[in-house]
Amino acid sequence: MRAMDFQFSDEQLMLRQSVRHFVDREIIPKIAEWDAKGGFDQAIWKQLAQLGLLGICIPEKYGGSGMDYNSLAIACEELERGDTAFRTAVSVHTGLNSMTLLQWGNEAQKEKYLKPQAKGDKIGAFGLTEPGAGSDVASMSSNAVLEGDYYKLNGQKTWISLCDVADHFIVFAYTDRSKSHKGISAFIVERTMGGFSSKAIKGKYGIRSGNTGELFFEDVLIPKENLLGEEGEGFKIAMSALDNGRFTVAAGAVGLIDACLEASVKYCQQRETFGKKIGDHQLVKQMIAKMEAGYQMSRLLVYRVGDMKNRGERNTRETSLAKWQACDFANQAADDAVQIHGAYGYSDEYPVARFLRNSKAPVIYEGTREIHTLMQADYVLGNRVDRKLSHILPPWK
Ligand SMILES: CCCCCCCC(=O)SCCNC(=O)CCNC(=O)[C@H](O)C(C)(C)COP(=O)(O)OP(=O)(O)OC[C@H]1O[C@@H](n2cnc3c(N)ncnc32)[C@H](O)[C@@H]1OP(=O)(O)O
Repeated sequence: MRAMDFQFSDEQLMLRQSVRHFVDREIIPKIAEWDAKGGFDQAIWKQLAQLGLLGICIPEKYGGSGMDYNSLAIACEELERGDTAFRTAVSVHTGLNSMTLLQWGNEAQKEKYLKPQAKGDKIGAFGLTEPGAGSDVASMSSNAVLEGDYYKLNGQKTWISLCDVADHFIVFAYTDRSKSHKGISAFIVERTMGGFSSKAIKGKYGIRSGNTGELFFEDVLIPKENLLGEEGEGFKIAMSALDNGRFTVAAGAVGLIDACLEASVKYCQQRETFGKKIGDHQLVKQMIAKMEAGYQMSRLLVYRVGDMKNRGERNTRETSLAKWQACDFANQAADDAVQIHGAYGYSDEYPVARFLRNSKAPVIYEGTREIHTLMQADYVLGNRVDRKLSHILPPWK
């Protein structure tokens, strides 16, 4: 077995430093206000673009910064240290949309959609989940019928990040229901196409500064050239997109654990009970130690997946494990961070209540904890085997 290299390059160290600096300066001071009002300042997109974060794993010839998968993980870690909503936005724009266009789009689609969004001039998103089809992707109701040079799309999507912000969406719909999951196709749908509308969901438990909501398609006419891949390849396209999306979610969870540790250590050093700093109490130490263990283990899982991706290896199994474990560790770390802060942790005075609310979404989205548990059991039991899929994993440069 080839030894794994856990050294970050100088370029990656600089990336981490610049994203961390950006988060400390531009996100952390404003996040409580954005979280309370339910939206962040859209000018932040320009800043993310200037940092190269909107095209991080996209080759330079398509307007991206041509960095590798572990650089994407570094960016996601650092963004989620600020707030889960920012990492979610980058995950969707980059992991679910841009990288899917890179892997499955033809040259004309890359030129028209990938290039401007890698530069940050346009925003891309992803429409898979429906009111009646979450984990069970193949039970979706959306339908697209070819009529001349256009597909006529009807249906509804829900829990779509960037629903009111994105310029275009990769949307999945049946083109042939008789073929089960092999009858699903993927389309690039522009916001400006007639019959398209979106509506944000109000009253979310967490990631409140992010824009999440519903998409509606009423006889939307999609030009034939906006079919992504071939007819019937939609399910595979969605699953391969999720391999990238879940990787960014796992990396973000590492950043959330880091934020929980940072806040908890600070509080342990200032708060005293029973005549000593709370960090000197054994049960508090236990929570800190668990957070550290979760942080280190999740990081190893994430960077191992990044390494596999960089080498073009199929990584569905390892990505699912990293996503499942890192998100569970982050959820537990956030719960413990609130516990360490006691009653103060239950208010907005400290960031940990927001961390706890935010930590729940990644345990649900991009494959619930239960879906990943079942996938892992099935891999071990031999019920699920990943075939080599070389055509969908091109090098990033
Ligand atoms: C605030 C809160 C916001 C909430 C946001 C919510 C929005 C989202 O989370 S978006 C995404 C959420 N959805 C998911 O994650 C979906 C979860 N479900 C799944 O992952 C799958 O449906 C799962 C695993 C349960 C079932 O898969 P299963 O039916 O076993 O399919 P499986 O047999 O593995 O694959 C079917 C085909 O796809 C192919 N395929 C599977 N995985 C991949 C992959 N990673 N890459 C390429 N092809 C793949 C297989 O090779 C197979 O091909 P063929 O039919 O030719 O043999």
